[in-house]
Amino acid sequence: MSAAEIEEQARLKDCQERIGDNLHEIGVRLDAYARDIQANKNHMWEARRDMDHIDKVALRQSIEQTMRSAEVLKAQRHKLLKLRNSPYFGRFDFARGQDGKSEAQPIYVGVHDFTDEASGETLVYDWRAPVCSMFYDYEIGPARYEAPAGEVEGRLELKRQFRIRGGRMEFMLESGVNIVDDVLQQELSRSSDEAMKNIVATIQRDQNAIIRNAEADTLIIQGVAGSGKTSIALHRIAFLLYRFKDTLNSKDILIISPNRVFADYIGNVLPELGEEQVSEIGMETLADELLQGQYRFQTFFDQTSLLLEGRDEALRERIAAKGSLGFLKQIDSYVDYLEANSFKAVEWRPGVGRIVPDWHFQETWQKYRGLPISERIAEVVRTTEHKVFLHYKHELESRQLKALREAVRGMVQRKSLRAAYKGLFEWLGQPELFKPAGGRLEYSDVFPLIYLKMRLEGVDNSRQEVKHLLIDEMQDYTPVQYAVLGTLFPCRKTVLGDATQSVNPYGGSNAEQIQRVLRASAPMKLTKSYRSSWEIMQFALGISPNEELVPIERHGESPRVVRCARQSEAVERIIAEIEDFQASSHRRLAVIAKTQKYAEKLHRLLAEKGVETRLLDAGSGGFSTRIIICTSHLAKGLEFDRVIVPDADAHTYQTDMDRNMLYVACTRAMHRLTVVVNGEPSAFLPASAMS
Ligand SMILES: Nc1ncnc2c1ncn2[C@@H]1O[C@H](COP(=O)(O)OP(=O)(O)OP(=O)(O)O)[C@@H](O)[C@H]1O
Repeated sequence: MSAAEIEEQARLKDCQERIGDNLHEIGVRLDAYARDIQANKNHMWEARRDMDHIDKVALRQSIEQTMRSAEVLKAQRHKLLKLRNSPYFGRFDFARGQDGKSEAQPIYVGVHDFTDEASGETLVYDWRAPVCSMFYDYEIGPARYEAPAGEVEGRLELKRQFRIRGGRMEFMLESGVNIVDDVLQQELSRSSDEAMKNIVATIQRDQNAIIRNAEADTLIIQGVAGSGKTSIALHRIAFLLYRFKDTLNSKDILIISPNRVFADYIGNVLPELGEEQVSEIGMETLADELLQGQYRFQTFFDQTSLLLEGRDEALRERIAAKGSLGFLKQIDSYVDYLEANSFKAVEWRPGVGRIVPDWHFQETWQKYRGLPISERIAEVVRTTEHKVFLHYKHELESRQLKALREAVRGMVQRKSLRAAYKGLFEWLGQPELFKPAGGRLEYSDVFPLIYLKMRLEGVDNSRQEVKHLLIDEMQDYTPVQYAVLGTLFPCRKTVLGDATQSVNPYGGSNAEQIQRVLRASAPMKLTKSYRSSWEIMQFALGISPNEELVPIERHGESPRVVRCARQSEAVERIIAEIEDFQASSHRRLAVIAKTQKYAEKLHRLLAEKGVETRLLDAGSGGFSTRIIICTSHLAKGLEFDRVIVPDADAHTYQTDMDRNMLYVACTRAMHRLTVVVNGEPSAFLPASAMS
């Protein structure tokens, strides 16, 4: 063991002993609280007849106060128990001052901070503390960080990394030049987990800049597949909760997530980082809330399935027309048109010699623009009643009020929301763009309808309290959806995605469009891809080239393209691959098909051969099985040790949207990718892999 290792082992032991002492102290205090609570309860029971109401309330409050204090201590104990297993993962020694001549102070970085109660000494710093940004940003040499009181300059004298698990130091690395590379390589070589993990020990410099950006009102992260966008966005939430702890808590944050499988997958990261889980909601649920359950509509999953399973040109055109930035402007112009024609004011006479002029009605109507019609009418009636009283000193009788209400209603020219929405397409001269089927709206109509409702009537928004909104898979939402989200959530936002993984290519948004609608600053880019091995990423780049993407240099097996002449042969090859997986140390395998129909068929065919797999569909809410079958759409955002693409033939993968799906499927694989082709291979498969 080197001198440095001996020193660090001793430091670890000391730290753990002090954590142990603090845990003991907490235990003693918790016992005292428990005795206190029990004694007060006993007293309350025994003296219940002699106590008056005020005494009882005071005693109850005292018990509640003690219980709250005990809860705080329990949370601290939970934190310390975690820390005892793994107190920190890094150390750097920082000498303040430009000359770097002051004595360097060691800073140990962990998931939580730990200050020893007895000595008051901070033995571990929370990774989110301002000083710890240097751990991610610098190697040995000049360094600086932004402290609350201003910038601090100095020098990093030493930097070490540790892996401490179950209280034992598994390794220690002296990092000289290479920023956390060895540890990162090890992390990325691991087997996939059921849930997304925290990456605090190996956050990279460009990622750190995004996580710690506290200034941006709306931050757009545009990152290639596997670049850590989702991880980084969640770490950013943890950072903001720490940085703004007095004004922001977990209940103030909302995640718009693409589906429940994904929500379940990411659900662990914040609790791992010591924060409470935050709420999430899907776009369909939000739409249903905003439309108060009054409309039936197709889901996004249905829309994607229709696009992938059929070749309905008219459907694509309808989606494309409603997915453009121009459409948002068209709705705005239509609202102006409706407004201009929504009210035909006429004068009204509340008795002989009294006149309320038409312009009063016109002005008042304009003033209450944006309210639901019934409220707007009520406001005009109320204002008119007041005006009559002021002008003529005349209080309207209930008979007159009724007549006034009728008169105002008669002036309103407005149609129902449904009729107004249908009228939009007639006004545009394109009635064919509105095509509800069986009383169900198409998905592409849902948010334009909501936007129209917002503009004409306003919507009930029970989510005004949200202080930070996180939107993942940003490329799949239309400009109209962003306009709705922007109005509903006038708070800070983190928006992230990747254009090459769109499942809504006819109606999605790129970063520039989102930037315009949400008035955000330029997107921050992540171009390094961490998930897949270098070989898998080269294969994926052959499907969808991207000059910006830099694959991590982690090598593994080359992806295999298995060519078959018949369906039965393809099934046999898939079974062989599944058996190979079962005999391996890998934990999770996904068979990722293009369409739900084919995923279902394959699931059946495998079951007939006695191979158990779990089929995911739009209603799935997570999974813990080792082998799953799903579509690319559902696999988005997830990762697996091994992926089998079972249907990579020319007939299945033809369009640009198909290309995106194939790219998404392949980039889910961390270590091994097998592509099965039955018949003619898809032209998207890289030529080099076909030889
Ligand atoms: N700095 C890092 N240290 C360790 N692992 C990392 C780092 N950055 C990313 N990863 C890993 O890379 C994988 C991909 O991360 P994540 O899912 O957040 O990426 P993404 O950009 O959202 O991917 P996609 O868009 O393809 O779904 C995860 O396993 C994540 O833990």
